[in-house]
Amino acid sequence: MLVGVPKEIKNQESRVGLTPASVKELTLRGHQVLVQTNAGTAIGLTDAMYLGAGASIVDTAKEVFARAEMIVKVKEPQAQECAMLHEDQILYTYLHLAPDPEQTRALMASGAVCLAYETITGANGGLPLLAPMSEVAGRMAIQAGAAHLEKSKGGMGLLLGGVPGVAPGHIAIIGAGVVGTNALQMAVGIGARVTILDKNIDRLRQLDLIYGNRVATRYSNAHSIEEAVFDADLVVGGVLVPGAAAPKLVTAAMIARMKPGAVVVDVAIDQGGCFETSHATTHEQPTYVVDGVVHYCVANMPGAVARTSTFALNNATIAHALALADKGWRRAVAANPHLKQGLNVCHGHVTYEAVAHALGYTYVDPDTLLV
Ligand SMILES: NC(=O)C1=CN([C@@H]2O[C@H](COP(=O)(O)OP(=O)(O)OC[C@H]3O[C@@H](n4cnc5c(N)ncnc54)[C@H](O)[C@@H]3O)[C@@H](O)[C@H]2O)C=CC1
Ligand SMILES: CC(=O)C(=O)O
Ligand SMILES: [Mg+2]
Repeated sequence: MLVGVPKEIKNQESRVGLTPASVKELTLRGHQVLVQTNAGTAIGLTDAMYLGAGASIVDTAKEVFARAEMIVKVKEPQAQECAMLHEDQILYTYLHLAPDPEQTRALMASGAVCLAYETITGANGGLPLLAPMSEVAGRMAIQAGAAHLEKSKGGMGLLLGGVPGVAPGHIAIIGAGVVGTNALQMAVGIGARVTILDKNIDRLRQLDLIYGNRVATRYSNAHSIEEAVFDADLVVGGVLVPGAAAPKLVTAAMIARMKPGAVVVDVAIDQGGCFETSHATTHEQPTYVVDGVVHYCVANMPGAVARTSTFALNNATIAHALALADKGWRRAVAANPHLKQGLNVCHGHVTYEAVAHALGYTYVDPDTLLV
């Protein structure tokens, strides 16, 4: 198969869909790979490394999109990229469609076969192609929050760990999945007081066994969220209902009653965000203030540590990339129910139920398109 890797064009995004090592896996199996020039240069993955792995380098994204049978990316395609997709071309990347009607419309219009990393399931449960970026974003959430609690960044001027004689700050983490538990690890490490909330009591039970009385676990409902949020200096939002728009668990009225200069980090922003007052921001302009509360809502947090993130992402994406290249999308998807869960848009139809529900499209069972 001819596989294409364009340079990412989202704001401050230097990750790249395939590393030279991943390219080598493909070329060793007889596939061809086209990489746009300088796709990885910003993170030290040079054109020479890609050539050494057996790729061809081309000058423009236009050429990559025109020639490749499968496009491997990181971020959801931007409007100009959607316009270059063509009928039956495979697009393998993050999509986050539920809160994004324009992108969904454009992907449907393209006729392409669009597989979303974030809805591919794993044999042991979970979302293994989302997990590595959630690990990165969860860990970053605490450092981003800590930085924005500083006076010069708009925060209340608080050191999360405190100092001898001064109490530490309070971090509330909503959602105890991959983002939440990675944020928790950093929050405990920094010396803050921590509350973590989830609806999944088994998850809270596991965390209780690990952290004991170092962390307060709370069953998540409107009451416990309110209590935690009003007392917190930093709130991290890491909830997910797979494929669906994030539930708005923290209302605008709750934000208005938070401490002045508190910070919220809405990691779930790529699914629309779990704070009612959230809207997506960029690494260039990461925050804005609502009712005295600093909002950090960067939709591609791992892009800031693009080198670490690219390697972590490739570890999780390469196996399905090889299957898609070896077998073509129909056979690869038919052979693997977990990969089938990634099919969000195919030949003009929405093939992922939560996306169809969120955006008012008729859901089409992917099995009907495999024949
Ligand atoms: N902004 C960014 O750059 C990034 C954003 N993300 C996003 O972060 C979000 C979380 O991802 P993961 O941690 O991997 O998901 P996950 O599935 O591992 O965890 C989500 C957790 O939310 C919990 N949850 C669901 N409804 C809840 C409620 N009402 N109250 C409390 N908890 C609730 C679930 O029980 C689960 O434990 C996703 O939207 C993901 O796309 C991930 C990576 C980067
Ligand atoms: C998961 C995601 O949206 C990201 O890594 O940017
Ligand atoms: Mg994102």
